[in-house]
Amino acid sequence: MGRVGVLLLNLGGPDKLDDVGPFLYNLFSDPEIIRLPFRWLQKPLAWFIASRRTKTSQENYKQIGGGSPLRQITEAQGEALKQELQTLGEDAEIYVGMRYWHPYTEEAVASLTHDTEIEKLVILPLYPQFSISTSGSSFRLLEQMWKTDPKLQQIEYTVIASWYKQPGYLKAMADLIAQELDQLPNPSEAHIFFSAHGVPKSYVEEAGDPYQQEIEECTELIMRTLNRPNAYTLAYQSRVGPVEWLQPYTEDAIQELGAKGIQNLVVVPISFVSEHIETLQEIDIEYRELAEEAGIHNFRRVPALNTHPTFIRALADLVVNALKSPNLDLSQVTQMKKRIKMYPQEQWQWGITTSAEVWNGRIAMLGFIALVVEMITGRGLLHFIGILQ
Ligand SMILES: C=CC1=C(C)c2cc3[nH]c(cc4nc(cc5[nH]c(cc1n2)c(C)c5CCC(=O)O)C(CCC(=O)O)=C4C)c(C)c3C=C
Ligand SMILES: [Fe+2]
Repeated sequence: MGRVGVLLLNLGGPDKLDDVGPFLYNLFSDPEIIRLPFRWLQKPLAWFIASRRTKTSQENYKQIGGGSPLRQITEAQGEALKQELQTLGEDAEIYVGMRYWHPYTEEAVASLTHDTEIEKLVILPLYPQFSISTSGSSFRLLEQMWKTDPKLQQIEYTVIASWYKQPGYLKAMADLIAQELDQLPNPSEAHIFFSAHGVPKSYVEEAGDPYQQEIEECTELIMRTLNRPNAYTLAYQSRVGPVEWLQPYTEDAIQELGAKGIQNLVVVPISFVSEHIETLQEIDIEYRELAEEAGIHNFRRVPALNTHPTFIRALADLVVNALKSPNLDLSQVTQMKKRIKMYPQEQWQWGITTSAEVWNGRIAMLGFIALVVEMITGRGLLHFIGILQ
């Protein structure tokens, strides 16, 4: 009798400071993270942005002990899930596949194809809400691997696309929030501040990413499960680069709440289930400082779920239900999740049209990037691409 495999998908993070540069290069090389009109520009631009960001990012990782805790926490979640599944009568092998650092998705898939007794695989992203830039990127990678590897094609699999409505997950989140509120002298007066990871606005408005809608619905469901009278706000953190991201930005919303006289703030990270740099450094250090400057004296942060037992049980229930339900394949999920919209630039029309505007804008952007690269490095873009020596 074959066994069940569970492939946990996650983003990955640098284990030590020397890993930061190559990790950032991997991240920015992903067309689901930086969307460019020309594929050939992806790698040189990834190298350029990663090189520029490495120092600042290393400084941030230094503040949380010199590396990301993500690998260790994800492996602990996998171990706890294996045990929970065992108590539910399911003997499963757990694999961890990270998108941008070790253990890479490719490594996880290689080891699951070696374990010939795996009869059915459940693909479970550790992101409660779907985004093109997170689960979507991992699904796309797996889809390519499945298309090209006959050995993989023999493995029956199903995908869990997103799971922010799962009652156990909502209960675990509500319990953690309640615990934090109850540390305050007047719990009902505290303002609950949901801080979701941001994405560029164009992902939602042009590419049809359901992320914002799923985040908003998730926030409402958590508040309903919490069943407390507290006021709450949803804002988006971790913006990178010059383009507009989902608003309001966390830093602006904190300042506004401070200006309104809010004294007690309970911050809830909701896009992610493990502690990582954006909870430990960005929220705990940067936003805390900002809040204090804005007059918010009681700043508390709800811990990430990590191996919270109710959460692990929720993951186990997701796996068991997926095994009982009809299989969902990777291309079905991508189609289902994206309200497929044709990019204006992919639908060429002559004249003063949106597509012409998009292309003019992109060409101007390229010219600008080339100018900035040359001003900073003293070498033209063609050197970096390898056309000029
Ligand atoms: C530039 C675009 C980025 C998008 C879009 C993005 C979306 C996104 N990311 C997470 C979760 C994580 N991000 C992490 C690190 C990280 N992400 C970006 C950029 C984008 N993320 C960068 C540049 C980095 C590196 C850190 C830094 O330099 O700021 C991580 C890893 C954290 C760790 O502990 O190492 C996670 C997790 C989500 C959920 C998301 C969209 C929904
Ligand atoms: Fe990120």
